This record gives sequence, C-alpha cells and structure tokens, in this order.
Amino acid sequence: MWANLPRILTLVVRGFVLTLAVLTAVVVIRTVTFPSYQTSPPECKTTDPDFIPADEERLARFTSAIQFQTVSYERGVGTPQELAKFVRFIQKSFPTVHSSPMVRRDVVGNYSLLYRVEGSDASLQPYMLASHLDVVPITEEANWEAPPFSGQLKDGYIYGRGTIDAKHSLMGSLEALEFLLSRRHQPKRTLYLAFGHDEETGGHFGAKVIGDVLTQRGEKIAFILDEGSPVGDGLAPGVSKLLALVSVAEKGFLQLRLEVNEEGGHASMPRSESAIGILSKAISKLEDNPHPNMFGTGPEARMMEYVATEMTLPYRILASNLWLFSPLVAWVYSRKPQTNAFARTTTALTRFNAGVKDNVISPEAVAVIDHRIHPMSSVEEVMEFDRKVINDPRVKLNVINNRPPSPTSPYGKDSPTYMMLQETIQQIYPDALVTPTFMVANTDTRHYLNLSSAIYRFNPYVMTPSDLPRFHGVNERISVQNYERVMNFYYHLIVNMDKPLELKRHGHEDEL
Ligand SMILES: CCCCCCCC/C=C\CCCCCCCC(=O)N[C@@H](Cc1c[nH]c2ccccc12)C(=O)O
Ligand SMILES: [Zn+2]
Ligand SMILES: [Zn+2]
Repeated sequence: MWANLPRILTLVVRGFVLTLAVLTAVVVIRTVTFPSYQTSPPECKTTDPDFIPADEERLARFTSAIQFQTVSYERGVGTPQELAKFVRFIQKSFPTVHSSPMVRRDVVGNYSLLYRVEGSDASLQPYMLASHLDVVPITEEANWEAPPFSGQLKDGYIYGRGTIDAKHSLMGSLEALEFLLSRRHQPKRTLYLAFGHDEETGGHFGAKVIGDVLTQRGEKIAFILDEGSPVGDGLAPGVSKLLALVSVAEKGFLQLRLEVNEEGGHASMPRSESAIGILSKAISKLEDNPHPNMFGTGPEARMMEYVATEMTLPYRILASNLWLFSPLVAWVYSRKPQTNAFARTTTALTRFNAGVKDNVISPEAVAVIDHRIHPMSSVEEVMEFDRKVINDPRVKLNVINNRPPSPTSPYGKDSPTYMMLQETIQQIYPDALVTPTFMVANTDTRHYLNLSSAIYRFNPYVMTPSDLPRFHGVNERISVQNYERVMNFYYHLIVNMDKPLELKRHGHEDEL
C-alpha cells in the first residue's frame, strides 16, 4: 500500500490537472463563442427633423406639473384637491389631445385618467402606455438643494418630487401625443394612456379601477409599457456601456405585521423578557438570515447572457460560463443593495413601534417587514422561511398585503413587441446595450395582468449609482437632457407602433 502511494498521488494530481485543463478549455471556448444578443441600432436617430426639443415652453409645463403636491400617504389617504387641480392643469396644457375627435378621455375612480386614441386600423390590437399622477411624501426637506415641489431648474437639472417617479413619463407621453396630433398624425393602432392616481399606495383606487374598466370593455392589449428600470450607467458590474434594462417581469411582495403581546407593567419590576425584546430578537434573526441567494435561476440569468459578450474581461468569462461560475456571480451581486435585489427575496424592516412612556413596560410591540419576492420563489415559501428563522410562537405573523411574482413577458427575437421596444430604445440611445431583466420594486402593472401577456417596465432615462437614492429620497431630479430623451422615446414609440409587428415563426408571419 505505502509502496504504491507515490503512484496514487501522481494519478490524483494528473486527474486534477486534466480536469482543470478540460474545464479551462470549455470556459475559454464558451467565452470566445458565446452568442451576442445585441443588434445594431436602426437607421433613424434622434436627429430626425421631427425631434421634440426640451424648449422653454415644454420645460415650463414640466416644472408646473412638479408643483402640484399630489402626495399619496396611505391606502385611501391622498391629496384629492391637488389631484383635481393637476387633472385640470393637464387638460389645459395639452389642448390638441383634449379637443381631438380621435381622443376619448375618461376620468376613472375620481382622479385617474384613461385616454383612448382611436387608431385608423381597427383590426390591430391596442397598446397602452402607463404612468401615475401621485408622488411619495417628502423626507428631510432641509436637505433638498431646491424646494421639493418647486420644479426648479438648476445646473441643467429639474428638481422636485415626481421628476423621475413618475411625472416625467406622464408629461413626456402627453407631450409626444400632443406633438403628433398637432401634426395631424392619426395612429394606425389604437393607443391607451393610463395614469393611476394612487400607485404609491398600491393602486387600489386608480389602476385597479382602470384595469376593471378595460376588462369590462373586453379589451385585450397588445402590449403595456409602465414605469420601470432605467438605462443604467455604471449600474451593472462589468458593463461599461449604457445598459437599457427592460423589465419583463416583476418581483412579488409580502408585507408582514409582526406582533408580540406580553404582560406589561411597572418598569421597576421587569420580567426577563419583554414584548420589545422578543420582537427585537425576531427582527434581528430575520436580518441575520437573508433569504437564499437565487441568482441564476430566474430572468436575471438572461440579463447576464444578453450582456456577456460586451462585458469587461473577467466578467465576460464569468457571464459566459454561468454553468460554472453562477455561485461566484451570485456572491458578487449580493454585495451591493441594488444588485442584491436581483439575487434574492429581500427583507426590509420598514416600521417598528412599541411603548408609550419611559417607565411603562409596553405590553405590545409591532414591526412591519416588506419582502420583495424573487421571481423563482413564492409568497408561501417566504412565509415558511420567516417562521422557521424566527422560531418563536410568541411572534405572530399577520399578512398585510401580498402578491406573487409576475409572469414573465416574451422577450428576444421571437417577440415582436420586445424587439420594437429595443429598436425604439436604440433610436434614443444608439450605443446602449438592451437587456431583459426584472423589476425589483412593484408597479401598477399588477392590476393589468389579465389585459396583456406582454407587459414591460422601463424608464427611458439614464441613471448612475448615485442617482438611485433619489428614488423616494432627497433631491429627486431629472436632467433636461434626460427629460428630452423621455419625450422623444414616447414619440418614436408611438410612430414605431404604426409599423407592422410581425412574428416570424417557421416561415409564417402573423400580425398581432
Ligand atoms: C444589474 C443591474 C443593476 C441595476 C440596478 C438598479 C436598477 C433599479 C433601478 C431603479 C429602481 C427604481 C424603482 C422605481 C420604482 C417605482 C415604483 C414604486 O415606487 N413602486 C412602489 C409601489 C408600491 C406602493 N405601495 C406598495 C405596496 C406594496 C407593494 C408595492 C407598493 C414600490 O414598489 O414600493
Ligand atoms: Zn412610480
Ligand atoms: Zn414610487
């Protein structure tokens, strides 16, 4: 046995070296031959004579839109007077849209707006552009560089709540429609514009009702585009070009109220455990035990494939060989909040309340957890995981609100709507890569799921990592250049939707 040891060791080492050599060869071959999913941009650029300039008049309209304080606070608690004023302002600001015989406008659920622009070809399925009228409340007002409802123009940026979420797309799509209609353009395909008034609190009285109205009309929609992920500049690891992130799916959510009820009493005679202490331990366990990293199992894996050939070298090797490096990429993604959101179901502790007086032991402690559920997981799985982690029957878990992850919309060369969207993005951003991904937050589209199987979430503006905290945060702003891109994106999209959407399958051509 001992005499054979050198021979055995040699064989083991040889086996190891051989395996390594084969793996390296496969990795190199796959990296070099990995297919490119990117297509060259179409001819038409934004240098067209029809380009919509962000001139003084349009910027003034956008500034005014920001000045309406259309804040949503809680479900059913908003700012009805501001909404009503904003709706009147919209009507006054886009006279051609509001006087055209081609346009029908319905006010739905008191303040939400549903426009139907009649296309000349009734055989084509309509499509829908969505946004919302409301905004989230202001935080840390003192830290804003310009007053949050001023719409002030400063150093090439328009500041204010709603500039990126989402009055840019509401005003931008209306500007594009006004521009087209005032040039006597009648679209071939019927177009809906849907603007909910309470998206920021779940859309229960706005988008939900719009969805019901369209369902009652028996409407089927060819595709829906709502707010969503942006054109990233430096957002994705290993990608140096601009990356247009088109969300073809959306995470689910589960909002839980955690409650502990124990005996209260005089602070001079505490028991060994209190409601506050028990709940704190539960919360702390949830934060210490994140949900499993699922990177590579859902649409995020496609995102890596779509950009693999364009990545800087170490990342190119990783992305072309997810069969081997998926765990390593999963780890890289888990390191930053904005990429971690793509890797797993996230756990955010959003409320923590207990106690009424310094010398009274609180009999009750309450916390709220906001989970965003990875597309490959489920509400039940998340609930089960939390129960196991907390492992304490004294902590009651009550569901406030939940939704499973959305279905995935078609994408890639087999999907004419996705390709049309990609082409439109490339008209505005000729050098950008375009990739399918999923939305880490939620949108009004959850109320439109039965209207269309092709639902996309995309914001046609550029965002850098330092811009991300401006979402729902301080100093929300949009550059004039980005607002101009937004208007022109919608303009090109409306024009492109008049071209036939052909589905090329096995030599047949079907029209949607
Ligand atoms: C590898 C690529 C990295 C890319 C990084 C980052 C991309 C992400 C960029 C932007 C994300 C922007 C998110 C915009 C979200 C706008 C929508 C929104 O705010 N939705 C609310 C909706 C909501 C309101 N009330 C409830 C209740 C329950 C669920 C949802 C909501 C939200 O999601 O909270
Ligand atoms: Zn929004
Ligand atoms: Zn928002």
